[in-house]
Amino acid sequence: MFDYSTQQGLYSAAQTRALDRHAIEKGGIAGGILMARAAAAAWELLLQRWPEPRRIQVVCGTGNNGGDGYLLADIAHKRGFPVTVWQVGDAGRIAGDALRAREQALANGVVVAPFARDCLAAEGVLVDALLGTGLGGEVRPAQYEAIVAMNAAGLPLLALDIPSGLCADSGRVLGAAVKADATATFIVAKRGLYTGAGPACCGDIHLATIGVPRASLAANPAAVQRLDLYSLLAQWPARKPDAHKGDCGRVVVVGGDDGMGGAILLAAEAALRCGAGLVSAATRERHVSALLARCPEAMARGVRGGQDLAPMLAAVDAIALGPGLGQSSWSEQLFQAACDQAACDQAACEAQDKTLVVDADGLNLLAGGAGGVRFPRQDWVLTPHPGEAARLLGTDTAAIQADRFAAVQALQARYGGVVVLKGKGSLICDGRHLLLSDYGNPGMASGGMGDVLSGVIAALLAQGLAPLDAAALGVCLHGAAADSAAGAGQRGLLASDLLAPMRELLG
Ligand SMILES: NC(=O)C1=CN([C@@H]2O[C@H](COP(=O)(O)OP(=O)(O)OC[C@H]3O[C@@H](n4cnc5c(N)ncnc54)[C@H](O)[C@@H]3O)[C@@H](O)[C@H]2O)[C@@H](O)CC1
Ligand SMILES: [K+]
Repeated sequence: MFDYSTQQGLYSAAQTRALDRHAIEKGGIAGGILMARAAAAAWELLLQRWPEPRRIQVVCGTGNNGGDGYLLADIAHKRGFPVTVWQVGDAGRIAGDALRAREQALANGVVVAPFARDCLAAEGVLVDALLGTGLGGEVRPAQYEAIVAMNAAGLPLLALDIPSGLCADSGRVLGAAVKADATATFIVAKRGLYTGAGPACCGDIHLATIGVPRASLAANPAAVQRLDLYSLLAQWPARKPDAHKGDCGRVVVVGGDDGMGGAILLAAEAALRCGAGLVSAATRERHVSALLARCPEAMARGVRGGQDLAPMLAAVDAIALGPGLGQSSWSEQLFQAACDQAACDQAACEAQDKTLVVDADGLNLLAGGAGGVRFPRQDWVLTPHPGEAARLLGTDTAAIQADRFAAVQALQARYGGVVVLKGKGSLICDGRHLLLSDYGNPGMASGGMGDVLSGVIAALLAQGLAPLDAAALGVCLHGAAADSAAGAGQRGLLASDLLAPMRELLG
């Protein structure tokens, strides 16, 4: 198993509060000092990003996020920049460090005025210090209005800690959220910044740890790890010099019903390009010659049903089940044969050397109860996109996207094994680990991407990686290859464009 403890931790709002408390009570750093450091770090980022702002407008709320904003305004004012603070909500409710920050800014001559409709001037840089990790529930009308006004202003926008209106825990928009160009986040990275609507709201994310003691971090370990492809690759030993193809694993890809021959070809080619020793494709007879013409390294067989498939699965390490599988009776037979074969070979299952990767129509068949396949089971990796995840949980896509962390955990609890919830900020869960990959880009919104991912994960399993590691590395590799391929443009990116960069990344 890879060691995930070295990956960047992502935190919930409650964990962040616990960390703050620890740093203040045990670390002896006053809350006001943390606030001053947060403001200084954000100011530095603002100047790096927009070196000559003609004006700075800071929209402040009544909590400590607003306090950060007041101190940033104070720094900007001292440096001689024209600054206005627009106060949203009743200033009489401001207390503690935030109140001291406001009083300091006022005492130093910062202009502070109540936020009003159309108050924002159309110049300079806007700073969002309205709501941070203290946001609870859907934003109230006054804050909603301020968020809409900030987004409509058309100005460069820097969010402090988290774009206002974004849920720090889930990455869900709570009614309305600021769409920032950059976000300066403090102390630790919050998990909601990296999945769901988070990435679209944050712009570039900059973490300022503001000197929180290591002991505070150690006392509050993160429950989510953000994956770094290169550190995972560094943990995967190189091939031994005398390796032969039998050492590199056997993959069977199963699918390609009528009209979907390309899906099974992509899965087979991806498995080969990611290092599987031998790859067979079990598909409709009529797809065999096209598949072999494009990819002679694969062994393609026409299968009429489950009885033809079972012998192909006897001596394999990983089965990718679902690319273009369809939902016909042929599809159901193949689905059941693959699930039965993987499960009946108990010794192989226990040794974790025969694992199913279930995707696409494999997931739809599973959701529909095809073949009476029983679960939970540990010998599979399920790779749903949000729509498939909704079918598997009997809910709708909006409910999945509202809390992707909860969704992936619910899927894993119900179906077992390793679950990959695809989409921006892909999540990977085996019941013990919760991992996030934020590689990838909107160019990946095109047919065949999922088929490639199935082949990639199957290839990594076949080469001996544990299911969680194969899923984690596979998802990162797939997204990073798409980022590399999108250098030529996101629109028109093809799934097959990922094959060459994946191979380069694997080295
Ligand atoms: N020592 C600390 O605790 C530090 C806190 N920091 C900042 O403090 C923030 C957290 O501060 P707080 O806990 O005071 O919380 P926030 O300032 O994020 O939010 C609390 C405010 O939001 C309002 N609010 C809550 N839910 C709302 C809703 N649904 N609609 C409208 N308004 C709502 C509350 O009435 C309150 O005024 C962090 O995000 C960070 O920016 C930083 O200064 C670093 C140090
Ligand atoms: K904010």
